[in-house]
Amino acid sequence: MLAQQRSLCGGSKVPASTLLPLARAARPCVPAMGSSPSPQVCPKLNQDVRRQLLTPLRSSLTTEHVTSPGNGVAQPSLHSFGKLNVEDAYDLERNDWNTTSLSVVVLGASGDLAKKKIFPALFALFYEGLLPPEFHVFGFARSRMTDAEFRELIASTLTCRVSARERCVEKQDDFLRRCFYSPGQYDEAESFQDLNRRMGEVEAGCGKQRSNRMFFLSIPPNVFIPAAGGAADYCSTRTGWTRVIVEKPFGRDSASSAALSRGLAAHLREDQIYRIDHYLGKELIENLTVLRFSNLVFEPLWSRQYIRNVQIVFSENFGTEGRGGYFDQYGIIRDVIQNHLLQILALFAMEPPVSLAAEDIRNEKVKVLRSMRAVQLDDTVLGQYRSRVHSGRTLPGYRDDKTVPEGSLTPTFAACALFINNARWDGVPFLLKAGKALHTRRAEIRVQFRHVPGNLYKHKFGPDLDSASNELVIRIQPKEAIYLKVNNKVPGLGLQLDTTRLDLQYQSAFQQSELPDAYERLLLDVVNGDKRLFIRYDELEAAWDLFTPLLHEIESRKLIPELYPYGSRGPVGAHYLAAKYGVRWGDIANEEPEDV
Ligand SMILES: NC(=O)C1=CN([C@@H]2O[C@H](COP(=O)(O)OP(=O)(O)OC[C@H]3O[C@@H](n4cnc5c(N)ncnc54)[C@H](OP(=O)(O)O)[C@@H]3O)[C@@H](O)[C@H]2O)C=CC1
Ligand SMILES: O=C1O[C@H](COP(=O)(O)O)[C@@H](O)[C@H](O)[C@H]1O
Repeated sequence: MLAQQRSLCGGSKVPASTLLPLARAARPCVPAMGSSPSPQVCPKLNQDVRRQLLTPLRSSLTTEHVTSPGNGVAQPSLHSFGKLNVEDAYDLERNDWNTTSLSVVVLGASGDLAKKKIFPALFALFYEGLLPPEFHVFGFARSRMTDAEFRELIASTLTCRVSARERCVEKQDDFLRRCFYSPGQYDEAESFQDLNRRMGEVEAGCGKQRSNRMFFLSIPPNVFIPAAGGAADYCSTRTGWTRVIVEKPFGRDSASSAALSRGLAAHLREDQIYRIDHYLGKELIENLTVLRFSNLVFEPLWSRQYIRNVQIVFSENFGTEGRGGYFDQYGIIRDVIQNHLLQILALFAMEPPVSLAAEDIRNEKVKVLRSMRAVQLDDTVLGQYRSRVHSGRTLPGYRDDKTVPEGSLTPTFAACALFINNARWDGVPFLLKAGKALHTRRAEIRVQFRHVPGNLYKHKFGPDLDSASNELVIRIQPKEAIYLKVNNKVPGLGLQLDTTRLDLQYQSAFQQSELPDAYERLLLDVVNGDKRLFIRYDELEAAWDLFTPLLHEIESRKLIPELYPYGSRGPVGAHYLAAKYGVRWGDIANEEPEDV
């Protein structure tokens, strides 16, 4: 087996007899798991070991290391190495792929997310040459599978993102050869010891002195903590960094989220935890700060002085099909609004950060969240889709889903108005709306500007000046675009005005038939230790504080959601909510063809 693995790994061969003393020397003092690092008590590594094992290079330190460790967030990852001198710990955090291998472990490897997103994203990164030469994937789940079966499972999920890519099949074969499977229970020490052994064998076969390990918890929330514990306690690398990606849901409310955070903190330090929100990895969201902070025409307008309201809208033209069991325990507020849409809001509304460093950005986002008042029930509309016959086809209602409990009151649609109580946004409604089984699949940010004071052409617009005000639309998906609605003279004699678009359509402007998937960007960020697009524990806490009272009220009062037909635009109540704040939803105009 080892010989076969060696032949898989192209790098230089360092025998295990060389690696063991290095690893031992690199662990001069072993702390209790989860204990905080105290660099002063540890001697620096022996210089010979340093030379062989570590290459000092301060310039590649990630931002988390240069911020003060006093805030409990920005400590270097000493966990897997024991109590090290800070300098040594910094070295171990770097990626030097000449000396280091990378192992990505997918816990829940048999599941939907792994197949749909994680394996294809890893392959895309591998295809583009963005992963190190010594890179391996380990699947872990309860299902029993051989390596060969696991490779078959992965093969069925892989595509070449852009058709007819060069040497795609060859690359797929190369990728599959790097995949290994280790079955086990999420709460069983021996299972993780087996996994660790397997990883050790494969890594040793690569001939690299060090190994970095990245775990993706792609499992249901009831096993998050035991699985994180198993991974951290039994599978942490001793010669590099160990990072753990956690998928939502991060709890159901403030208390359960805090319990989850405590559970994770018992095994991992905050800087090892990457809480993923895949909306932050979408191209247009990544571009949001570029658009605002590097264009003079936008940044000065980004306040209550010029912006009347902001709308963040998510709609899907399909129901919970198959995911009703999960969805019913959470509902649309927890599934989409409290995380994806609120994250977009925070990024949109934050003050300019000191720099683009992760902690600077996250500091500003958390300030926005903490400046908001908790969402009020009066400012919320709930809906649930019902069945509808469309073109002779019966589209099932939410409660027709076999996995949904009978008589469920879980909302599949919600709209709410939020306010940021700071100088920049005082009084500006931020309207968030999300729904399943609506008329279209779309996610966008709409910024409606105030009307022009003393507009010389006022008489051309009729009494509703707001309807002729500028609107900036950032379409996150599909057909990514940024367009600004402006008033313009219709060409010709006479003076007729019309609203038209300054239009940036990504597909035509950038001639890329497909953009990288959010998971590609985010996985690569984890490899690079970049936490800009991941949720910090205090952001999460602030996000739950905003929604927990509302969620408890909805549930304790057993509020009945307004029914809306599958494929419609959602409950009428959403329009009353907007009207309460003098707003009209921007997405009601038929700007794009409907696509039910
Ligand atoms: N699927 C999606 O589109 C999205 C998922 N997520 C989140 O990602 C995580 C994974 O999602 P997804 O892949 O859909 O989940 P799955 O329900 O497909 O579960 C993943 C794997 O976990 C194991 N598993 C399932 N149920 C249990 C259980 N009750 N106890 C122990 N193990 C179980 C199964 O593997 P085995 O039985 O082999 O151990 C399964 O293959 C979840 O936290 C989910 O909320 C987030 C965003 C989108
Ligand atoms: O997190 C989730 O997101 C998906 C929508 O993601 P997208 O990238 O396809 O827009 C949503 O369907 C799911 O309910 C939710 O859990």
